[in-house]
Amino acid sequence: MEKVLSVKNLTKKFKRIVVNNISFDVEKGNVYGLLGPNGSGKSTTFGMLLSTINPTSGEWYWFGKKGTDSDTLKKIGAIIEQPNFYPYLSAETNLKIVAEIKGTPFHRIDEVLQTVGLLERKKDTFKTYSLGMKQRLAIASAMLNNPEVMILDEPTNGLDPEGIIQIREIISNIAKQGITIIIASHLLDEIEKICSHVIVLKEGNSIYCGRVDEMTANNGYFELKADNNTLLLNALNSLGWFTAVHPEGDLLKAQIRDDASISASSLNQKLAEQGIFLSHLTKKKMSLESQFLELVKNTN
Ligand SMILES: Nc1ncnc2c1ncn2[C@@H]1O[C@H](COP(=O)(O)OP(=O)(O)OP(=O)(O)O)[C@@H](O)[C@H]1O
Repeated sequence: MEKVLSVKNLTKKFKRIVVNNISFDVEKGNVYGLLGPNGSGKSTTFGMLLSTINPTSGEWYWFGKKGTDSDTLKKIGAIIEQPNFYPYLSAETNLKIVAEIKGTPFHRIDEVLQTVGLLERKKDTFKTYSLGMKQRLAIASAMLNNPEVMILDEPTNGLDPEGIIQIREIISNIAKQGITIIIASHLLDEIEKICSHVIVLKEGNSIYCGRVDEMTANNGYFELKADNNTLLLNALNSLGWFTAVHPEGDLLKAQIRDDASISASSLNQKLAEQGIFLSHLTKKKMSLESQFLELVKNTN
């Protein structure tokens, strides 16, 4: 796989260290999530990779070339701040201004407006746009010069559910064109829905870096209920298939061991053989959110 970005031991210290020795690689054509709570260092990391913030130490390579020079910046479409366009000019005219600055031919304007679903509204002034439309116009603007990589800092911040879904669909369509995307977000659910890979930051430290599906590839857990939950609890513990069994409301939750592969029907049969008949049985997987909370907890 071709590497688009390689980050090695990147550190930033303001008064205190806010990005601490993080390393990760970004491979072409994937969608990466930089996931972390507010203040975990996501924007600072982007700032360093885009050369707007000086690193304290460490290095990075875009397309195999050290640092971020002006040629490299031409290959990156970034949205770091709130969209900023001329309010009384149309979307089309605003993009013409950007195209002039970037030296991009005007025929790209309709193409990028089509990608973000704003072609029909291109004659409308920016000030009449909803927040979601403004954000979509910013994405269009960042796409004007055919970037190989897009960097998006919290692209759905402040949007309503419909706006969030639209941005998600646009991001996934852009990714299908082979453009590598790196998104910063504190929304775990968003990362799970959009990204193939995730880098989890906590207080400036990278605590997980890898595929989202590998992060979620735990064996999951069962929720169960019987007339006598005490008997059920003892039976589950004696099976040795679970790392933990504990009550949650009137249900029991049994966390399946990593090396065990148990179907709901085989568990049901095993318990029935012991005279325990279930009134409730479901097999579930932990969401990325629970995994993330586990990771954050484990590093304390
Ligand atoms: N110029 C600066 N001077 C001093 N401290 C800063 C500066 N910029 C950022 N910080 C601090 O660095 C830490 C990381 O901030 P950063 O904006 O990178 O986090 P973030 O993960 O992007 O959070 P958010 O989602 O809230 O933007 C924060 O504690 C922030 O206050």
